Amino acid sequence: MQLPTVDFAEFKDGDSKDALEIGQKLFAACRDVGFAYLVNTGIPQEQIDEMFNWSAKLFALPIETKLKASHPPEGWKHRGYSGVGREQVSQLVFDPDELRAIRTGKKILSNNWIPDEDFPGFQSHAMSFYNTCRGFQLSTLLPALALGLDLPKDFFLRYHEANENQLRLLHYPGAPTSVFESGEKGRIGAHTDFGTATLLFQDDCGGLEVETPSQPGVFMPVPPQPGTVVFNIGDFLMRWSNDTLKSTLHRVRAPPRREDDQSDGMTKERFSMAYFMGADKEKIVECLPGCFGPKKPKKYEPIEAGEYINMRLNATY
Ligand SMILES: O=C(O)CCC(=O)C(=O)O
Ligand SMILES: [Fe+2]
Repeated sequence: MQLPTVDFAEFKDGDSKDALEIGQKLFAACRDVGFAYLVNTGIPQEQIDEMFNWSAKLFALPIETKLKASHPPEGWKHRGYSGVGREQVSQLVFDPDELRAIRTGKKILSNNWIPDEDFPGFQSHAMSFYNTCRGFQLSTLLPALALGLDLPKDFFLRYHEANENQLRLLHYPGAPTSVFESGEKGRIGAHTDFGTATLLFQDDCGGLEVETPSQPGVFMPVPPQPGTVVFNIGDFLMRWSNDTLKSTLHRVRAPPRREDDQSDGMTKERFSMAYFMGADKEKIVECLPGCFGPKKPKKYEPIEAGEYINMRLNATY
C-alpha cells in the first residue's frame, strides 16, 4: 500500500469545482489513512532545499554553540536545541514568538535561538521558511480541509489566528547498520502528533513508516518522493472531528538496505523538518459540524485548545 497523493495545482482561491474536489480528496485521505503526499503546494523547492542546508549547518556546529540555545527542562517550554535518547536524534524547535509577543502585548515564552553572531543568517532564514509553511496552511491547506468536510472554506482559519505553530528541525546521526539491526539504536519510536496537523519534509534517506490503517501494528514505508511534502493529521483534529479523521501512528527506523548498497555497513544520517500546526490556545472547540448525528454520537466534551495541548506536552516530554 502507498499513501494517497493530493495535488493542489488547481486549488487557487478555493472557489472552483476543482478546489472542492481537491478538498474531498484531502478529506478522504485524512479519514482513510491520516497521511498523504501533497504535491504542488506552492512551497518553493529551492526554499526547502535551502532550509535543509541550514539544518545541516546547524547540527554540524560545535556542541557548545548549539547548547547556547539549549532546551529548558520543563516540558511545556518546548523550544530550543536538545539531544534525545543519547544523541540518537537531536532537534531544534522554535515558533514565531516574537510575532506573537507583538500581537498579544506580552511575551509568553521565548525562543532559544543560537546568538546571531555565532550563526549569522540562520534565524531569518528559519523564520522565512516558517512563514512560507504558514502561508500554505492558511491559504490552501485549512481551506481545502474545510471544503472536504462540507464546511465554509474559512472555517478553520478563525481557530488558527495566533501562530501556535512550531518548526522542528531533526537530525538523526549516521551509525553502523548493525546497531540499528540489534535494536541498540532506533530513530523515532511510534507516536502520533498531537496538534491540528503536520507538514513533514524529509531528505532522501528514507526510514519513515506509517501504520497501515487496515492492519494495526503493520507499518508501511513512506519513502521520500521528490517534489512532495508529507502531511498528517494530529490527535487534536482527530478529537475535534469525533474521530472521523485519523491521527495515525508513525515512526522512523533505519531505512531498509538496498540491493545496490555501497554503504559499507553504515546507515546514513537523516534530516527532516516538521511544521506542526496548532489551534489558538484560548479557543474552545466542539465536535465539528457534520461529524456527529443520531448514528454517531459525540464522544468528547468541548475543550479549550490550550488545555488539550498542555495536557499532552506535559505527559510526553
Ligand atoms: O523525522 C521524521 O521524519 C519524523 C518526525 C516526526 O514524526 C515528528 O517530529 O513528529
Ligand atoms: Fe510525528
